[in-house]
Amino acid sequence: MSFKRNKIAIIGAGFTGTTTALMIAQKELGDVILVDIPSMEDPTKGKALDMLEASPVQKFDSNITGTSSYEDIRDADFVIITAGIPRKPGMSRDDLVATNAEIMMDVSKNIKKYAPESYILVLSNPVDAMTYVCYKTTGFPKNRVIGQSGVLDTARFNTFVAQELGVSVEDVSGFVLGGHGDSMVPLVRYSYAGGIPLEKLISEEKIEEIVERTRKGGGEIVQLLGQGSAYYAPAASLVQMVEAIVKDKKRILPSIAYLNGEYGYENIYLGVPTILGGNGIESVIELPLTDVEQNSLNDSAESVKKVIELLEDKAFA
Ligand SMILES: NC(=O)C1=CN([C@@H]2O[C@H](COP(=O)(O)OP(=O)(O)OC[C@H]3O[C@@H](n4cnc5c(N)ncnc54)[C@H](O)[C@@H]3O)[C@@H](O)[C@H]2O)C=CC1
Ligand SMILES: O=C([O-])CC(=O)C(=O)O
Repeated sequence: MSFKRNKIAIIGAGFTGTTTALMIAQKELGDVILVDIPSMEDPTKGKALDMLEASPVQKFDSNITGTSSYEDIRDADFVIITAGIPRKPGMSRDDLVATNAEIMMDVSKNIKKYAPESYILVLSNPVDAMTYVCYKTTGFPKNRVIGQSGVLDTARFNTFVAQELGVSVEDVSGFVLGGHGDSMVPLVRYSYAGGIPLEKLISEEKIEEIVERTRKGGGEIVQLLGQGSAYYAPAASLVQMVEAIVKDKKRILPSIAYLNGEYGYENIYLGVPTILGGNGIESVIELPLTDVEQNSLNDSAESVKKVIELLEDKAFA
C-alpha cells in the first residue's frame, strides 16, 4: 500500500471557493480541484495557477488545479460546495432559494456520480435548506452531508465579545444554535471568556447588542461590500470543519446536521453542536434548553422549514 494526499474538490470558484482553496493548501490538508461552470473555465484555471505559484513562497506542497469538468473530481475524498449566487444589499438569504436550489441539484448529481464516497460540506445559501437539497439529491448518509453556518456565526459573536472586553479572541468561546438566518440563536448561557460566564463580565444590555449584531452579521458585511457577501471568515470556518474531519480530530463544533428527533425535530437540517471527526458528523450533542431558548430555536427551525417546504415539489433524486 501507499499513502496518498486527500483529494478535495471545491465546486464554485468565486470569492468563498477560492479563499477556501488557498487556506486548505496553506494548511496542506490535501490537493485542491476548483470547479466552476464551462464559461468560467479559463478564469478558474488562472486562479488555481496563481495560487499554486504562491506555494514556493509560502512553502506548501498541495497541488491546486482548475477545471469545468466533473470528471476531474473522480473519487474525491471531500467536496465543498460554494456554487451559487450571493445576495445583494436588501435581500435575505432565503431570496436565493430558487436559483441556488437548481444549482445545488445539478452539483449534487455530479458529486453522486463522480465522488460517491465523498464527504460533503455545503456553504451555498440559504444554507440549511441547500444542505437538505444536497442530502436528498445525493442520497448519501447523513454523517457525510454537512452544512456550515455555526462556526462562522460563533466566530462573529466571539469577535464582538473580544472587542467589547478588550481580550484575546482565543479566550472567548461563544455558542450559536439554529438556522443561518436572522433568527439564529446565540446561546449566552453557554458562552464564556476565560472560563468565566459572559453574564458575569458584560451587561445584559451590551450582550443583547452583541447577539443582535451576530444575528445580522452577514447582512452587515453585505451592506459594507455593496457587492457580494463575506468570504474570508466563511472560508476560515469551512477549513476548520474540513480539518476536524480529515485529521479525525473529534472537535466539538456547530454544524448544520440532519435531525431525526434531536431537539424535537424530524427531517430537517439545522445548526446544532456536533462532534466532527473521521466519520463526518459522528454525533449530535443535545443540550438542555430553557423554555425561552427552546422557543427561539423553534422560531429558527420554523423559518428553515418554510424554505424547505417551498422546495418540496422538486424531484430531488
Ligand atoms: N453558509 C454561509 O455561512 C455562507 C454562505 N455563503 C454563500 O455561498 C455562496 C457563494 O458565495 P461567493 O463565493 O461569495 O459567490 P461568488 O459569486 O463569488 O461565487 C459563486 C461561484 O459559483 C459558480 N457557479 C454557479 N453555478 C455553478 C454550477 N452549477 N457549478 C459550479 N459553479 C457554479 C459561479 O460561476 C461563481 O464563480 C452564496 O450562495 C453565498 O450566499 C457565503 C458566505 C457564508
Ligand atoms: O450574509 C450572507 O449572505 C452570506 C452569509 O451567509 C454570511 O456572511 O453569513
